[in-house]
Amino acid sequence: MRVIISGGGTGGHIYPAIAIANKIKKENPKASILFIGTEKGMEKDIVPKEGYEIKTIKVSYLKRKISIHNIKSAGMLLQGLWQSRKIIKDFKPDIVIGTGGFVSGPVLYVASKMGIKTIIHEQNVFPGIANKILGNYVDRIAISFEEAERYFKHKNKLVVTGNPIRETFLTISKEEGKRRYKSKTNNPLVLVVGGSGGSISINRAISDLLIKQPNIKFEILLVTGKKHYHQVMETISKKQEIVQHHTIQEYINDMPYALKACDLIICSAGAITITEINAVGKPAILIPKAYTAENHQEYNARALEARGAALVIKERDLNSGTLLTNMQQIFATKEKLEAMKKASLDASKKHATDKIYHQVIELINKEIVH
Ligand SMILES: CC(=O)N[C@H]1[C@@H](OP(=O)(O)OP(=O)(O)OC[C@H]2O[C@@H](n3ccc(=O)[nH]c3=O)[C@H](O)[C@@H]2O)O[C@H](CO)[C@@H](O)[C@@H]1O
Repeated sequence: MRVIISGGGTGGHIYPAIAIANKIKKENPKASILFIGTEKGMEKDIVPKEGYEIKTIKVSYLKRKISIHNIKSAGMLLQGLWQSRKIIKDFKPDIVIGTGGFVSGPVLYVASKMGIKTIIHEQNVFPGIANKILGNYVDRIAISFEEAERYFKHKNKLVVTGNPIRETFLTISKEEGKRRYKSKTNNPLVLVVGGSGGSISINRAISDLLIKQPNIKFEILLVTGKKHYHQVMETISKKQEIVQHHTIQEYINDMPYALKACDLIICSAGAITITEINAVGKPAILIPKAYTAENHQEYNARALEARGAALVIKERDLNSGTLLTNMQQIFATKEKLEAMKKASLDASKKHATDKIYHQVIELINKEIVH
């Protein structure tokens, strides 16, 4: 079985691709899997760390107005189409899978035009631009929410699968998580992370809180995002007590362990992060990124709030005070905490990876090999 997977830019497109690849590899140990991404996307780092080969192509996005940028982008797009064709011709895949992000556009388009089986996966209620266009060409469209159906013209291609996440989230225990993420204190461990790229507003609010109260009754594991790490450390390093009692990292490669180890997560409201939180049944404080397309992160966050699994703070209301009040509210009583954990677990949609895998097998018409 030969498979090309393309998706990238940010973690929200890359980790679902990894989850699908892991499943294919588990069921078909001899499968050959190749990723296609770009030099600039996070996939260039993440994919090899997860044990897969990646080739890169040139891609750029188009702006709405006529501009020099668009002329350059059109040139790059042609190059990207040509590079995709060459990689696909050489690799001879049975199927090409797309998980969104600009890079998946040329790869899936070329594959479909070459008559190769194709499937895309959309993580959000509001589809990204690459998937919206690709929906016209690919054989199958896997969506995570029924509400996404109306954005695709070809209803016969649609299948609702949910969001695939790495299996480790489901297989490791809290103790295993705690062994990797050892506590420095006896306080509840709070993982703070602004999605795969980090969030300036979350970093600012938590740094401010730690500067004001370094001995706060919570232990913070702050993941700043690679771009923002130095800025945060510059602000925080003036207070030694902060690094004694709390941990600050730029990025976490073993998120299943960190998420299992923590007692609460404070994060932005990306679709994959939310799926992971629910899979492990953690309470959350969600801070939707305000500028996302169609405000989809707030939509994600409000759905969990309505189920009692999360509290939501809008970015414009976020500061050290609102953050601390919400944290204290969750830990006010054991009953409250337990109810949130249960609601989070109840919101979990399972078996997405299996469902996508079955679609893949059906498309290439092979027996499932156990
Ligand atoms: C600003 C924006 O438009 N963000 C979108 C992007 O978010 P983003 O790329 O941040 O994606 P998500 O929050 O959904 O997922 C982040 C992924 O990165 C992993 N991770 C994160 C930090 C870290 O240090 N280590 C690590 O492994 C998480 O475990 C998760 O698997 O894609 C999501 C899925 O399409 C969308 O819902 C988000 O709205």
